[in-house]
Amino acid sequence: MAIEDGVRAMDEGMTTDFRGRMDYGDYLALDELLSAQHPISDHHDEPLFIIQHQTTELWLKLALHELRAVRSYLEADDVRRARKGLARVKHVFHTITDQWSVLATLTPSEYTEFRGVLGNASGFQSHQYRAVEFVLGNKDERVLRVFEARPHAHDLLAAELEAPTVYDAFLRHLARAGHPVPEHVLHRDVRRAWVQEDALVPVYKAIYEDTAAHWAEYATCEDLVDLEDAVQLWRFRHLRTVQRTIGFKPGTGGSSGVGFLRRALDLTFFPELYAVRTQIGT
Ligand code: HEM
Ligand SMILES: N[C@@H](CC(=O)c1ccccc1NC=O)C(=O)O
Repeated sequence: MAIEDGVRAMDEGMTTDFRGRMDYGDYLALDELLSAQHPISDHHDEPLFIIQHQTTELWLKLALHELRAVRSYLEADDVRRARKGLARVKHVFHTITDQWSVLATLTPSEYTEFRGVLGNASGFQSHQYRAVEFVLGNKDERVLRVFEARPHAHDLLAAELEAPTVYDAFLRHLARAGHPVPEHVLHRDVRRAWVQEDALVPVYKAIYEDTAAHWAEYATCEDLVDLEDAVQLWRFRHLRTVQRTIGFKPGTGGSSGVGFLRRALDLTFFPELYAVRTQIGT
């Protein structure tokens, strides 16, 4: 009988003696992880606020790890592994986007009861979020100032500022595969934010108009669009959650709040991959 007195039977071989043996908690450093929540107020909802941020930061850590791998795979012309990584990061973003619904249960009245303890802390100071933006092409040297008091975060971002983006790596891969990517694009200053290169639109048009001949490139382009879409959806849910929680108050980080976040929705990582859509079939 599988259930006896309402209790599931244990299987004979199950390990129960963990003296001198690694268990679940050891492997996952659970003592550390679960003792890293330090509410400052005694408000019931502060643990929600902390855990929502910490879980997002964990997923961002994975996203960054995977995006760096995607860049290396593209540098090695290993498109299959690059595509797998892009898909994984897309799903990470879908997960952290869905997760906004948990924080959306925090009402404005509840949040104002402990917002004061946050001081000037703000998600704007998330170095992992900024690193993800950098690796996708939204570079901005000025934001490094925010991290001067945090050498580790500062160094990580400074290194990412100097590195080619995933898009740079993709374009170099396209050039090696024989696509006519202009030289100046391949040798651009990678420290700068990406700005639309109209000369790339015909390169993509050729790929999109003969998908059979360029299937791997075509599918990778679509993976990039999927990823941009997923990041935009995260930004949008953040904006909507902020709006329903603090309305149009300025942010703790000193910005105008919703207005500042709305400007992020106009940022695009891969503008030519959208521009080409207007040209297809014309
Ligand atoms: C009620 C919850 C939240 C509110 C009211 C809020 C509010 C804001 C505001 C107003 C800003 C603009 C900067 C500032 O002046 O502070 C901002 C930026 C930011 N927040 Fe939040 N936020 C919330 C939750 C979160 C969560 C859960 C995360 C996840 C890590 C997050 C990540 C970020 C990031 C990465 C930025 C920088 C965005 C950019 O540079 O475009 N926020 N937030
Ligand atoms: N910027 C938020 C505060 C906030 O959300 C926050 C504060 C401390 C640590 C992370 C935060 N999350 C995102 O901005 C606000 O203005 O209420």
